[in-house]
Amino acid sequence: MDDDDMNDMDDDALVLRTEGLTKRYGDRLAVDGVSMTVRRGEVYGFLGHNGAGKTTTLRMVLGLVRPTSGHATVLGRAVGRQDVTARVGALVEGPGFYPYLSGRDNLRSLARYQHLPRTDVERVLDLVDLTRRGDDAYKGYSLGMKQRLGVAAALLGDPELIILDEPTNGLDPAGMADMRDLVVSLARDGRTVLLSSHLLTEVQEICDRVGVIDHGRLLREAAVADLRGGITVRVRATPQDTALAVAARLAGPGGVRPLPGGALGVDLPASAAPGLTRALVTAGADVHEVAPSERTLEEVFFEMTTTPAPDTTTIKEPVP
Ligand SMILES: Nc1ncnc2c1ncn2[C@@H]1O[C@H](COP(=O)(O)OP(=O)(O)OP(=O)(O)O)[C@@H](O)[C@H]1O
Repeated sequence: MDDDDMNDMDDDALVLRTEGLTKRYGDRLAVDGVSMTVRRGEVYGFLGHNGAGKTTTLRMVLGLVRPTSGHATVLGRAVGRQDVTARVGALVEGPGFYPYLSGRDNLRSLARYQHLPRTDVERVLDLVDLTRRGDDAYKGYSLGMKQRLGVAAALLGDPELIILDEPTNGLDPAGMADMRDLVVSLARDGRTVLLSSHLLTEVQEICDRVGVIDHGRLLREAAVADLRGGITVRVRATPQDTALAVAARLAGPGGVRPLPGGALGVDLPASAAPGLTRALVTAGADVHEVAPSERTLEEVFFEMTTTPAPDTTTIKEPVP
């Protein structure tokens, strides 16, 4: 399905929809007009550099932070309502557990608070593969086990939407792999997972769709395959104005950028290169080069986003 079709999607198929979600801290715009949609049953990867605005967005979606403007609808209802909160599980801050209690007892105290039966604790321990270590004190857990216990806590009450903020942060490769398997198994059982990450391979492996956020703005929302599946065509044609106009018509203004040597990089669906050549010729341009190449998610991501500017404070004026 094309991105634009999503606006027409039945709201039942959407677990989350935000419109113009914005958060300002003083003069810092942490989140700037984010409109995103998460569909039922998918693993959605919220991708962005550190400080891009992922956590703030998730906190607004959970009703933990009040938006400056815009709004979010979760499971068809406004954020913050008790009946919605009970259907959403989240691991956003580092999990807060009693260090000297066992994993099982920590979950039991959370379950009691939520009026859930003890059987639910056993269910979630099993889901995160901690049943055997459930009676060990939390403080003795590895980082990966602590993180999995955090996911278990988020799964209490069997929520429909699970929100995980950087769930593999700080984990070793084995812990990361366990967490990825866990996320995939949650989705396989029909749950919807929204996770944030700055790890491209992770997102590429386990997510169905991605939202890319940079400096608080959602740059793109698309299926991982669609983001990667396109090609970049290197085009050299004259007059350059004509080439630019044709390329922008086919790829949209955001899909064209200048490359060294007077060439253009044009982002297109994989089958569109011949159409570009035809359109250039039809427009009267002389075509010198049309060279398509496939892109990785990593390339796409770094093309779309801007890394923080290098620190220039160490550059000194030359001494006369
Ligand atoms: N309570 C706050 N007060 C002031 N500024 C904040 C606050 N919370 C976040 N910010 C700022 O908002 C911007 C976005 O932060 P946010 O934590 O949402 O980004 P992020 O993408 O989750 O990054 P990270 O992965 O590093 O947490 C950052 O510049 C951050 O410094």
